[in-house]
Amino acid sequence: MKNISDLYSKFLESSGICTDTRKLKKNSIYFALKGENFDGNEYADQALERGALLAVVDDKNQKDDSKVIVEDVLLTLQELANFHRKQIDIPILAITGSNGKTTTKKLVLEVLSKEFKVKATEGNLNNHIGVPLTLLSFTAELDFGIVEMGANHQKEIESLCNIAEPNYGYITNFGKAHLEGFGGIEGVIKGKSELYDYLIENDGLIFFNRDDEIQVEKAIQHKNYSIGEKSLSDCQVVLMETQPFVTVEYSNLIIETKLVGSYNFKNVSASIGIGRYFGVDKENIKQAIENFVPEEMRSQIIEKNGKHILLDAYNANPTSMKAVLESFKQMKGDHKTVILGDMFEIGEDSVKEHFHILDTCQYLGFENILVCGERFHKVSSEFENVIGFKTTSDLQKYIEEDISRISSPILVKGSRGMKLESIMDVL
Ligand SMILES: CC(=O)N[C@H]1[C@@H](OP(=O)(O)OP(=O)(O)OC[C@H]2O[C@@H](n3ccc(=O)[nH]c3=O)[C@H](O)[C@@H]2O)O[C@H](CO)[C@@H](O)[C@@H]1O[C@H](C)C(=O)N[C@@H](C)C(=O)N[C@H](CCC(=O)N[C@@H](CCC[C@@H](N)C(=O)O)C(=O)O)C(=O)O
Ligand SMILES: Nc1ncnc2c1ncn2[C@@H]1O[C@H](COP(=O)(O)OP(=O)(O)OP(=O)(O)O)[C@@H](O)[C@H]1O
Ligand SMILES: C[C@@H](N)C(=O)N[C@H](C)C(=O)O
Repeated sequence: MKNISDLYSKFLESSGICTDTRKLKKNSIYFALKGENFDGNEYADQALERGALLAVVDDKNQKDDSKVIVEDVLLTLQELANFHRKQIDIPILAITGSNGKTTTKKLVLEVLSKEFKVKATEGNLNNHIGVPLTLLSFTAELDFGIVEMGANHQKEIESLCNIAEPNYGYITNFGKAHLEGFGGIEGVIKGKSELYDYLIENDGLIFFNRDDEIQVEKAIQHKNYSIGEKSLSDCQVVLMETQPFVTVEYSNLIIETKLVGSYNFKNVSASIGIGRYFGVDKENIKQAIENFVPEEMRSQIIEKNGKHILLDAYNANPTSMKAVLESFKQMKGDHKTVILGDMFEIGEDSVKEHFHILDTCQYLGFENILVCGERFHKVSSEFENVIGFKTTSDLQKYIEEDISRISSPILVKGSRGMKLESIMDVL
């Protein structure tokens, strides 16, 4: 096979892409990626035995008619994805930002799907491997493709844009997430704005939040469509209520969501604005948003043993922690319990940021605060009403000993690595 177009011909004959022999679909093309534990090259034979059409490897010693030897398997996957993107030539909307990418993507998908054929990134497949896989799952029959883009360092969004070549883009926010790799909040703004840079250079359209001054400054001079509470916005959406769920008003239409937290207002507004820009009927937008229920530990409301739990344990960083604490404060209930786990990838300000979160808990007047993880544990002793544990399982044991220590409603939030959802077993 000489070049990417030859490989592409094979892709068109195949049943899709596979990167894991344990989940191999017959007639797919196996890409032998390298991971932390294994070298995918070692599974190429197994892939072919199990019915793969072809294996793409970068181990030069593997000579076989059913194998394509390339310089770098990952790079080839990305090149194939970009080649495919060019062939299908559908409008692509990219969504990035520090918080709310997945929620916004899902809302936009629901809204656009009311009137168009749309596909979006599945789950959280948003990185240098996930974005190519997402693109390769799109077809020319689609009216739109939605690509979520995640990053934890500079130039990553630029690289994902070069692969996906989006025509439209939306940045949810610039927040204090992945500070370690981005080099502080200025680094986050620069890194996420690589999406704007791409759109500006390629005559794309920027959807932006009219209430965010940084976004206004960066987008206003370019091809754009603005969304926000301000009357100047191309699409004006007003926050009416946050209790128990976010309710908004758009063009005399009241939309009652099943989402908690005022932070979700922005995510909902974006889906309304993007829907309206593409001409989706207002009633259809309302229906799509009102039917959307959050899942996978992203601000889920769960009732268990008579307790009301706000399970927000999918991830955490200073911006989303603060936003959720403020929303939890607004929730009904006199004896709330706050259960927090460490925030990862914060970098040099980690101690300060963990301290600041506990300080915010004091300021908001929470009395029953339990925290776990090395970082929170270190600063917990400086606060009278905070009990700190080194690990999630230590905290779990403490709760198990006497469940009456936990009054409802309960907030549970921490970084993915803390696996705070396991606390649910003892609540
Ligand atoms: C390469 C790969 O697919 N890795 C996945 C694998 O991880 P691991 O390192 O353990 O790989 P292995 O060493 O086990 O195996 C190597 C390859 O061999 C295959 N293989 C192995 C055994 C076998 O019997 N047969 C085989 O074929 C194997 O399938 C490998 O291909 O397994 C992990 C657990 O399931 C996966 O987590 C891992 O996936 C990696 C991390 C990945 O990047 N997956 C993408 C598809 C993806 O999009 N994943 C997202 C995570 C996105 C994310 O975190 N985004 C961040 C921002 C992005 C930061 C970016 N710089 C980054 O670092 O990613 C965000 O904040 O949103 C997801 O899964 O949710
Ligand atoms: N607009 C927002 N502003 C601040 N925090 C938010 C916002 N939207 C969601 N969050 C918080 O972020 C959590 C994760 O939401 P979501 O998965 O949509 O974000 P994400 O950016 O896709 O994260 P990841 O990249 O890790 O998948 C939510 O449970 C909530 O706590
Ligand atoms: C889950 C992953 N995409 C992420 O957001 N990680 C941060 C550091 C977290 O787990 O909170």
